[in-house]
Amino acid sequence: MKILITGGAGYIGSHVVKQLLELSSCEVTVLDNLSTGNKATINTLEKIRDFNFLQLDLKEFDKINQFLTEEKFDAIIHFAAYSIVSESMQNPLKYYLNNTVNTTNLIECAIKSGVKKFIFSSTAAVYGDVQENVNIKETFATNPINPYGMSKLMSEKILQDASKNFPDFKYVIFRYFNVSGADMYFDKDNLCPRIGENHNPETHLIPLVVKTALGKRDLLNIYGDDFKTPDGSCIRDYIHVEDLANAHIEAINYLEENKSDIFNLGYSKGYSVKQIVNAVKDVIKIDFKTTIVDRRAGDTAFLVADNSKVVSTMKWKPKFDNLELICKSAYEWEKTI
Ligand SMILES: NC(=O)c1ccc[n+]([C@@H]2O[C@H](COP(=O)([O-])OP(=O)(O)OC[C@H]3O[C@@H](n4cnc5c(N)ncnc54)[C@H](O)[C@@H]3O)[C@@H](O)[C@H]2O)c1
Ligand SMILES: O=c1ccn([C@@H]2O[C@H](COP(=O)(O)OP(=O)(O)O[C@H]3O[C@H](CO)[C@H](O)[C@H](O)[C@H]3O)[C@@H](O)[C@H]2O)c(=O)[nH]1
Repeated sequence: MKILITGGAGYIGSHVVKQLLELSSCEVTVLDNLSTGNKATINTLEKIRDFNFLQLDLKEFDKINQFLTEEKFDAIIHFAAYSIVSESMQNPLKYYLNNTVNTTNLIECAIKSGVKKFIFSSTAAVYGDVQENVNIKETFATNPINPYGMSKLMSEKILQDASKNFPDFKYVIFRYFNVSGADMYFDKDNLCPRIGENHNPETHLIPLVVKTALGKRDLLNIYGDDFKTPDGSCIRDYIHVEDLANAHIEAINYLEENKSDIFNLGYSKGYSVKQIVNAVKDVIKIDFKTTIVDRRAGDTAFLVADNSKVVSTMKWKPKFDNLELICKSAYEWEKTI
């Protein structure tokens, strides 16, 4: 099978590439413009086994069309996007152009070139503000409160419409909750992640907490402690990147026999920002400073998945549903960069 991974030099895409290289005999091609991804990640992955890497921007419509027509992929896993909520509030068109317009072109080229399976990275941000303390099901209303979430929801709709029109073109849409942790690679008994999260600037909570613990930052800002949650800080569902990546491998098999569908990817478990800070302190036994600052624009109080659909429908079994392991792997990775 020939698989194209867009955004495979990025955080999540690289973990899926790693698993495909290690667990399958698929011919893997990564397409990435390296805007937020890293060439060093590609170099690391090349040590596992050979694959093709093409540095290209999805906005190059003619080149994308020609490339897909020539290569005739069986499946596409589409990660390439911008994904910082606050940036999308300041520069919405940047998000609609990259996440929605470029995705629409990719879908069209995929269908024209005979791709049969398309796996799409969507987000819990499509749900918007939900009632607190209720785990979110895929059937809940979608009301994004930021352009990032809307850019992904629009892509979901476009993908669904395209597939209705071309029934041989099937999709899985995954709505990720908060992806975290790093490669669970062990050298003897030591956890030594080879790849992990490396954004510049970094905006995600867990890497920022471990950077602070390592003294790379002076203190950690907690964005608001006046939310309607037990300790006042926001609650999220943190899923280990290895488990999340593995669901994509399952999705390729799933689409052999099953129809297109949408699935949440989370653990159905929420932790507050303050609980994450304490978990990192407990795991790595280093104290550091935190300060409460104003809420961040676009943040919602509570985002926790109901993952019963993916668990009951796919052969997906999470292996790292453990906050300690998430924090430990993020910390071990952060020490290497
Ligand atoms: N990280 C999370 O917690 C999270 C949560 C929900 C959804 N997602 C989604 O998952 C996907 C991957 O997220 P990530 O955290 O790995 O992000 P990332 O920024 O690390 O990876 C995105 C990759 O896509 C590439 N890219 C972006 N625009 C491109 C373009 N026009 N052409 C070619 N390559 C392009 C970047 O260079 C990068 O390598 C994104 O679609 C994101 O919206 C992430
Ligand atoms: O320095 C920080 C960074 C984050 N936070 C808080 O930590 C929580 C998690 O924030 P992240 O930036 O790590 O993640 P988000 O929940 O904002 O967003 C992530 O998960 C979303 C879905 O839940 C989207 O998919 C999005 O793409 C992805 O970045 C939020 O309450 C945020 O306010 C802080 O308090 N301090």
